[in-house]
Formats: sequence, C-alpha cells, structure tokens
Amino acid sequence: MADHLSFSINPFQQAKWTGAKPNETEQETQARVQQMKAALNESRRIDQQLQEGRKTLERRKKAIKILLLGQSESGKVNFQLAFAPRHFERERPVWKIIVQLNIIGTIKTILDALKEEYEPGEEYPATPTDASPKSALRVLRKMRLCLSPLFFIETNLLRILAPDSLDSRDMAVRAGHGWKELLRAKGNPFVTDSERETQPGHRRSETLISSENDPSSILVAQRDEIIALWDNPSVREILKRRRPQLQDSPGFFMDDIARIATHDYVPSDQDIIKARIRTMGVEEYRFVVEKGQDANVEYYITDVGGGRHQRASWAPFFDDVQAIMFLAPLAFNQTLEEDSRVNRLEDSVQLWKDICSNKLLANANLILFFNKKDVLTATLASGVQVKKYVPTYGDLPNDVPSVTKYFKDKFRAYHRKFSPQSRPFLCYETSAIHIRSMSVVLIGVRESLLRQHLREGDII
Ligand SMILES: Nc1nc2c(ncn2[C@@H]2O[C@H](COP(=O)(O)OP(=O)(O)OP(=O)(O)O)[C@@H](O)[C@H]2O)c(=O)[nH]1
Ligand SMILES: [Mg+2]
Repeated sequence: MADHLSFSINPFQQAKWTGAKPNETEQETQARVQQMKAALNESRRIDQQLQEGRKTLERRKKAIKILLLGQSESGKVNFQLAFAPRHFERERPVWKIIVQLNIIGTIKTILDALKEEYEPGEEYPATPTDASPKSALRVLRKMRLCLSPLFFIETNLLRILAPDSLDSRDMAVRAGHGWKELLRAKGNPFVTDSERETQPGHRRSETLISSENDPSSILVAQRDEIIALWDNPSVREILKRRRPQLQDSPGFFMDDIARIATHDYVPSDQDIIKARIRTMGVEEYRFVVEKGQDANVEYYITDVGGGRHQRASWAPFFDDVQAIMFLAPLAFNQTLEEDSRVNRLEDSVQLWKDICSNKLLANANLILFFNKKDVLTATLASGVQVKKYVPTYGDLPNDVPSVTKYFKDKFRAYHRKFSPQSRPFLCYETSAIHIRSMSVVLIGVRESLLRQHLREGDII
C-alpha cells in the first residue's frame, strides 16, 4: 500500500523529503524512491532473520538437549516415540510404507529360504519333482510369480526413500535428508481418501510418489496368498531350519497380514515400534511436551545412526547436551549385523567406555538403558547359558535379575573409572516395545532432567 501513496497529498513526500536533485524528473525521483524502499525492505528482512536466528538460539539455549546413543538396532526410534508420542501422529503415513517394505523384505527372505531348499544353485527353476498342489515348491513358484510386481514397487520406493539401499531388508534412510517430508508432502497417495479430501489444493499431478508405487493394492490383492505362504507347514519347517531367527527379527509382521493388507490400514503405535529402518547420519528433532510437570518445555533430541561406520559423525553433536540416553540391549548371544564377528554386548560395553571417557561429554548426565529386557527374558527362558558367551559370568544364576545385576555392575565400574569427573550413575531396565511402561520411565527421566536443568539455570 505504502508504495502507492500519492506524493501530492503527503507533505513528507515532497521533493525535499525524497532527497530529489535539482534536475531530476518526476519519474527519476519515483524510481530512486522505489530503490530506497527496496533497500530498506531488504535491510528489514535481514534484521528480522537475525532476530529470528537470535530467538532460535535463545530458545535452543533454554531447551533441554538430549543425545540418543546406542549401537544399531538398540531401539532409538522407540525411545523417541515413547518420549514424544504426539510428535509421531503426523508420521503415520510414513510408517505405513516402512511397515509395507518390512513385509516385502520378509517375503523375500521366505522365498530365498525356499529357493535354497528346492533350487539350490539354480538360475532357472527346474521341473518340479514334487507335484503335489500344496507342496512348498509349488507355493514358491506361484508366489514368485504373483508377487513380482511387489518387488518392482520395492525397487521404486527405495530409489525415492532410501537411495543408498538396494533391498528393503537393508534399507537405511539418511537423517536430515527430508525422507519423512517426502511422504508427508502434498499429494501423498498413501494418505486415506478422506484425509486426501481435507488436503487443501491437492492435485494428482503434484504427487511425489505415484500411485503405481503404492504397494497397498498388490498387498491387498495377494493377501490370502501371503497368509497361505506363512501358514504352509512345509514352509514353516524349512524356515525353522534355514532362518530360525526370522520371527524374532525387527520388522516382522507376517502374523499381522490380515490386518495390515487392507486399503485403509493406518499403522498403530505398536506397528511403528515394531517397524525397522536403519538411520544413517545424525538428525535433531524438536519436541514440545504437552502434558506433565514439564508441559511446554522444549526438548531437542539428537538421533544418530548407531552402525559402527556411523559413529565418526557423532562428535560435532556432543557440544552442548545435558543428557545422553545410552541404549544397551543385553544381547549377550547376538552379533552385530554390520560385523558378525563382533558380539553386540561387547560392542555396547566398548561404546559405553568411549562415551564415558569423552571429554566433550564430561558435563553431560549419562543415563543407561538396558533395553530389550523382553528379549533377555526370552533368551534365558529358552535355556541359553550366559557363560557360554561371557566366560567371566561363570556359574552365577542364569536368570534375569542376576544377569542384569552382573552387567549393571560392569557398566557402573566403567562409568566410575572412565568419567573425566564424577557424576551419578543412572540405569533403567526397559522393553521399548511396551510403550506404556516405557513412557512412564521416560516421564520420570524427563522430570529429573528438568529439575536439574532448572537448578543449573538458577531458575529455582
Ligand atoms: N523385542 C524388542 N524389540 C525392540 C525393543 N526395542 C526396540 N526393539 C526393536 O528393535 C528394532 C530397533 O530399531 P530402531 O529403533 O530403528 O533402531 P536404532 O537404534 O534406531 O538403530 P539405527 O538406526 O540402525 O542406529 C525395532 O524393530 C524395534 O521394534 C525392545 O525393548 N524389545
Ligand atoms: Mg535409528
């Protein structure tokens, strides 16, 4: 509006106020004034940006900053979900795709196991030796045929979501590269029809991922076949021999196909918790807590990729954190996915030592979580002996309390020995798949962090 004010009616806009030169024409004056205004607007814009930058910095300074550390597959996503469940509401469409890709990955693992059984070393299927209509070989050939479109979709989705991955069983997203926004974007074909109607200005041409890449319709069409594959006794017997860990692996949804392979499927919290996608790199999330003693308090949680080759990128984020939530599953009988020669628990112990001794983190609180307690319970219940994997465990009782105590003492000793200055040792035992109890633990952690944060800021 101001640009179009008439000079003649405003005394402040007469020549002397516009700095007009004696020989300047009216047009030149106007052009010069416009230039001055543009410069002023630019300067204001820069001021505002600086102001906003300052505000962001101030806000960040007041917020509680937490670093979430732990080896790959330790459950860092689950912790974020339990920490700030509402934040994940917007992310359901994203997790729908991850769950579907997890299912595609499991189907591939099943078909691979069947191929190893019936067609070892064969490039092309041989004549069936077992012609019975329900034989696993028949199932294999039929499934391969009818699910092949799903594998095309898998390739296309991975190209968009996780360009570094060739297989959904190994998919990794690069933190900070907006992969979630990609699926949340306007025109996302994976939102339900009613959701789509509420999206303002939706046009199909704006779709980032075309509907041909939506696995839903094929999963729905092949639902009965997939269920039959999983229910086939011969298939189960082969899997028991060739892929004994399959049902316990992250991202396993074969028992839920009837519920998931539907057009209006929306992932539940439990589905998000069970889903699996590896993180690469480091990403910071801002959460504002809505309920509890710390309502309206801002938290910045930095999530990292926990794989061995990812750890070199962590250090720049050690700068100003108040607390580190360190996740260490007591997986004493498992090895790392990225290096099958390394025991997972040993890797966690080594990582713990490194974090405890890091000088940049000397002032941060270290909170240790022995996550996946349910897995430990199941492992011990199945008769696996700790001393077979950890010889120093000796003849101590092979039960959950004794095992947990043994490792707690070990982690505590390293904490004391390697911390550059003394700090309290905090340890919790958790099963992050049990979201309710996990949330209760984290509310307690949040409140104690807040108390400490306020004390340090001399606010109380
Ligand atoms: N049984 C069981 N599974 C869990 C528990 N916590 C996490 N998981 C599973 O373990 C997997 C962990 O995945 P994420 O949270 O993505 O692992 P991450 O620590 O972020 O791993 P990276 O991104 O590779 O660093 C998920 O599939 C979870 O369902 C738990 O307490 N019990
Ligand atoms: Mg992760």
